[in-house]
Amino acid sequence: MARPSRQRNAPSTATALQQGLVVSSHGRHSVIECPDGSRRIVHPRGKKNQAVVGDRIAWAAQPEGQGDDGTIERVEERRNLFYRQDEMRTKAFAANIDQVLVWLAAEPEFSHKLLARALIAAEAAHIPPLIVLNKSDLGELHARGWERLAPYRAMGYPVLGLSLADAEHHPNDAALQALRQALHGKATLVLGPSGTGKSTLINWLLPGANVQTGEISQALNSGKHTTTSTHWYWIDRDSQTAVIDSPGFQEFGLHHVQPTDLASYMPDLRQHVAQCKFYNCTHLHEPGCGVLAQVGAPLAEGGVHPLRHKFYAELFAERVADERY
Ligand SMILES: Nc1nc2c(ncn2[C@@H]2O[C@H](COP(=O)(O)OP(=O)(O)OP(=O)(O)O)[C@@H](O)[C@H]2O)c(=O)[nH]1
Ligand SMILES: [Zn+2]
Repeated sequence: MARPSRQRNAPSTATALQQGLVVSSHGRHSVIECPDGSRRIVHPRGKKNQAVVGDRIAWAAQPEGQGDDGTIERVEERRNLFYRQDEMRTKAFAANIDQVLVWLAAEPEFSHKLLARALIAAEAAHIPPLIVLNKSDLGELHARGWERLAPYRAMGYPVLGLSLADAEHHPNDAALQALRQALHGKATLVLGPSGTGKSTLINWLLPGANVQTGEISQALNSGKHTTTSTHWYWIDRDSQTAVIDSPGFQEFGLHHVQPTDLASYMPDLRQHVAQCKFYNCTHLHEPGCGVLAQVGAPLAEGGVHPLRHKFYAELFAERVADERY
C-alpha cells in the first residue's frame, strides 16, 4: 500500500532513534555498526554527509517499504576530530580516536614535511602520535630512515622500528609485540604514504580483514576493491581495540592552525618558548629568543635541529600568507 508522500521527509519522531558507530564512509553513504554487531548503510537527510569514521550517530530506520537504509538523525558530540584543511576544503580522517600512528618505512623514503605536518595536526587535535618505521629487514635503508627520525625521538615521540615481512612466523618478535601493546585497548588511526605496508599491517592484525568489509563495501563500490575510503577495524573479539586505515595523501594542509600557535604544537620548539624575552616572540628573528638560542645545539641536550627550525619558518610564512587573503 502506498503511503502518503509527506512521510518521506518527516522527522522520525515516531521511530525510536538507534545508536551506531560509523565504520566506513563512502561519500554520501556511511556504513555503521549497531550495538548488536550488525552493519547497515545510512545516509544523511540533506546533501552533505557530516558523519565521519569513528562518529557515534543516532539513526532512524526508514518507514516500512522504503528500503533498508537508515537516515542519520544526529552526530553525537565528538571527543576529537583529526583532519587536514586547505583553502578549498576540510578533509576529516576520523573522529573519537585515541592515537595517530604515522606509518613509515625504510622505503619509500618518507617526507619530513608530511610527517611534521601530520604531527602538528595531531598535537592541534590533542591526539597523541606514535611513529613506526617498517621494513627493518632492509638493513642499510632502514638504518638511514632511523637516523632521519632522530629529531622526532629526541622530542619525545615514541618511535618503533620493525618489520612486517614474515610477521606471522615471528609471533615473539619484541618490536611486533611492542606494537601490539601500543595498540591494545585503543582506537588508532593509521596514516602514512603508499607502499609502506599499511595493508600488510591490517592483514597481519586481522587476517581476513578484506572479507570483513566484504559485502557492503562491494555493494557501495560496485565490486572494486577500494583503498580510497576509510575503514574502522576491530582487531579483538571484545571490540576494545581498533585500527582505522585511511587513504594516502600528498598534501597536508594546516589552515586550521594559527601561525602563532605553531611552536606550541612542535615539542622541540615548545620546550624553549618560556625562555623567550618577548611574550609574542615569533622565534624567527627576535633578540633573546629561547628557541633560536637552541637551534643547532645537540639534540640530546634539547637542541632544535636546524631543519626543524627551517620547516617552522616556512610553515609560519605559509600560514601568514594564507591569512592575508
Ligand atoms: N621488505 C619488506 N617489505 C614489506 C614489509 N611490509 C610490507 N612490505 C611490502 O611493501 C609493499 C607495500 O605494502 P602494502 O601493505 O601494500 O603498503 P600500503 O601502505 O598499504 O600501500 P598502499 O596500498 O599503496 O597504500 C608490499 O609489497 C609488501 O609486501 C616489510 O616489513 N619489509
Ligand atoms: Zn622566541
